[in-house]
Amino acid sequence: MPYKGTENFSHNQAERLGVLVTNLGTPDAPTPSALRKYLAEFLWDPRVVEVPRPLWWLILHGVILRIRPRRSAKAYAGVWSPEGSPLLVHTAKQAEGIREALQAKYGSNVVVGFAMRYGNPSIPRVLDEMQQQGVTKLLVLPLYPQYSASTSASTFDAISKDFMGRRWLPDFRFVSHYHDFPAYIEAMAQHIEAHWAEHGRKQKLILSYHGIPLKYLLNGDPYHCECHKTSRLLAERLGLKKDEYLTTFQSRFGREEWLKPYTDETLKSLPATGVKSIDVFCPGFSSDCLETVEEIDEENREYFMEAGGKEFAYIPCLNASPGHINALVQLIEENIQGWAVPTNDGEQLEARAKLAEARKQATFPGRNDI
Ligand SMILES: C=CC1=C(C)c2cc3[nH]c(cc4nc(cc5[nH]c(cc1n2)c(C)c5CCC(=O)O)C(CCC(=O)O)=C4C)c(C)c3C=C
Ligand SMILES: [Fe+2]
Ligand SMILES: [Fe+2]
Repeated sequence: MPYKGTENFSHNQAERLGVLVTNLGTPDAPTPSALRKYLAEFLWDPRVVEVPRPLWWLILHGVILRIRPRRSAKAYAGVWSPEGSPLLVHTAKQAEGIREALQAKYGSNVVVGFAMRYGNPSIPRVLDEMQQQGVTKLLVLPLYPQYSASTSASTFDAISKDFMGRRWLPDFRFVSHYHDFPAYIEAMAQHIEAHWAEHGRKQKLILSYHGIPLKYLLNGDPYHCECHKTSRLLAERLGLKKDEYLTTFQSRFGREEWLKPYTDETLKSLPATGVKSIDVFCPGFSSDCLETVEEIDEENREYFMEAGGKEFAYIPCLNASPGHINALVQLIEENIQGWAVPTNDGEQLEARAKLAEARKQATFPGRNDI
């Protein structure tokens, strides 16, 4: 098998440091056919659904992909904006914010791109673009603060699968989690305080995270512990007592047991215990998406109000807010320590060009610019 190379490489070209931010991915359009394509890729990932492949193929193609795309397309249509899916729009803005901040500090030899684990822009496509731009040092930052095999490790799989087909690998670093990174906790705390200053504080703060099957926790996935640690650090920073906040898990998929307490069941039961007003925030989602806008702010709001709740305030995700960008930039800087950003300034490039010219007569075919 021929490996993907860098045939047009020249020793005169700028060497760059690349930062690739990734997120889960989203369908290309809120239509059943786009949903079928997206879900077929997503739900076939063995990191996401750990069921023996032949059995899962039958269930996925025989049942799920016949029913779910239509239902999910309706839900996506309800959150779709003129610019596209919220997850894609926020992730693009985050990458832009990070790029601006890093280039202002380190110059144009820092390249910042974003890619999606499923769907577009795909990881292989963006890695190709980065290699063409001369990226020789690469930091990958999946925007999943809490590690889970179903998300962080799955992203690592996609990167390694791409690397397996590449001839020239970059120096490589990977941020597998940042659930307790001080700047991330601080960004969330300030964001929640700003919300309280404007809208007032409710009786309880619900911190709702995407769930995973309970079986994954029992098999050693640290996700559950990292969610609880994020909640504890955030609550400590906000000065909340133990009974002033709750950690819950949302977005169940399939029939097996998932991490508990479930967000929907909790919200349905809270009013009967005297908790009639709540703030809800989702620390594990770096961007608002279907799971927050539709599932939390619409569906779960309804459950709570129908059960006798009086006030439900949804606090948006950090998205591309300056506080979030600042925290992510700090996280990136912590992870590129020791990697000098190449300074291919005019003088250096000129010197290299002269050197290349002088060596043009070298006998080695092809690359005479060493
Ligand atoms: C933030 C972390 C996430 C974890 C952990 C996670 C695990 C996980 N998810 C599914 C199944 C689905 N998730 C879906 C949407 C979705 N999931 C996350 C994040 C995590 N998932 C996000 C950000 C989104 C929203 C994407 C968007 O386009 O807005 C969906 C698709 C939605 C639908 O069709 O209803 C499914 C399905 C599993 C099985 C799982 C762990 C095993
Ligand atoms: Fe999910
Ligand atoms: Fe735990």
